[in-house]
Amino acid sequence: MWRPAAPPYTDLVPARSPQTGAPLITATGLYKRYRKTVAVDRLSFDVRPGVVTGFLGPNGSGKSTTMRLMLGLDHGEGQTLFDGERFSDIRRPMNKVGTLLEAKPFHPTRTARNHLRMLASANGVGDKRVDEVMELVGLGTVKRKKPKGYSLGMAQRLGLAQALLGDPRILLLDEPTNGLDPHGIHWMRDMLKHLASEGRTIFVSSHLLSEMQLMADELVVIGRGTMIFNGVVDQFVRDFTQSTVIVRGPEAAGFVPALEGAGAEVAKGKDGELVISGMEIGAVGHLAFTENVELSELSTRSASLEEAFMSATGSTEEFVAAEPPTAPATEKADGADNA
Ligand SMILES: Nc1ncnc2c1ncn2[C@@H]1O[C@H](COP(=O)(O)OP(=O)(O)OP(=O)(O)O)[C@@H](O)[C@H]1O
Repeated sequence: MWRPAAPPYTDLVPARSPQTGAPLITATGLYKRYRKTVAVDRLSFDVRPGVVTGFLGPNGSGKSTTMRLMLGLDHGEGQTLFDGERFSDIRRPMNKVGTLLEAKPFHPTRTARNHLRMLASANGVGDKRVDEVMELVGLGTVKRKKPKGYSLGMAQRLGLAQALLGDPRILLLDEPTNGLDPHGIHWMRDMLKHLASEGRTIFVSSHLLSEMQLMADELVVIGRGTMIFNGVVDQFVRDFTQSTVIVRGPEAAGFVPALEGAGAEVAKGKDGELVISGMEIGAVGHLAFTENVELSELSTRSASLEEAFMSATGSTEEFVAAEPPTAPATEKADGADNA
């Protein structure tokens, strides 16, 4: 039975010191129009080595088009340099930039191993490396099977193996977690972090925001083809959300007028907690002291990447579904709102 490889990974992809300085991606003025639709609107960004950079955006926001533009697979405007070179000018692209743009672009009748061997030989890569990458992605035991019998998750692993064939310093991956089960997503996350820790430059798109929060160090966030944010994940969360102060205690409900009198906004949370915005934690603590209010908890709660993403891209979403029908409000959740 096929079983994915478990970490820790043997270091089959050794880090090499780059010849021409650290590889990185520099995209400038990327622009693409399909008739009336501007799919990518003058996007410029840099992707640094040694970290995983997540490429986020709602459905239809232009992520796949951007990646195709970066590789010169779509006609459009702008320029992308991979360690100083356009993709089309790189003599052996597989050795410099590994790509995974769609799952299952594999030969229908060849075995997975032979599919990779064919690509490898065309790029001066030996069979030993083919076997190494198949082991690395956990397909060692099924490498002699035809990819058409692979699940989508296994096909994604084969796609990653293909991207790694030439031991590239740069990886460009479009939704590589698509089709993976939770174990596979966890595996992919560890793998990409491991590859980044070797100093590689990893640019990966995903709509799985919670995964991105665990996987990415930096983000490029777009909406309707335009740049919304380019920077570190924590900064994105800080810029697009408000962190709140949480208060609990036997007299919490009686503390509300004092908080509101001091200009804070107060909402009642679960189990009688107060969720306070517009006031720093230190000021809340000081007010509790001066008002003689006993507290059992005083803490801050940061928003998730998901909340930041919704806040940042909400108005740029291309496909907005109707609200799902709500169940008749017959009862309150147990213990809710009873402070
Ligand atoms: N071949 C095409 N012809 C016409 N319009 C296109 C074509 N490809 C993409 N588009 C449009 O360009 C915009 C960006 O599409 P794109 O597939 O790049 O977005 P995406 O962010 O990758 O979406 P998803 O997350 O759903 O894969 C969308 O409005 C889409 O409808």
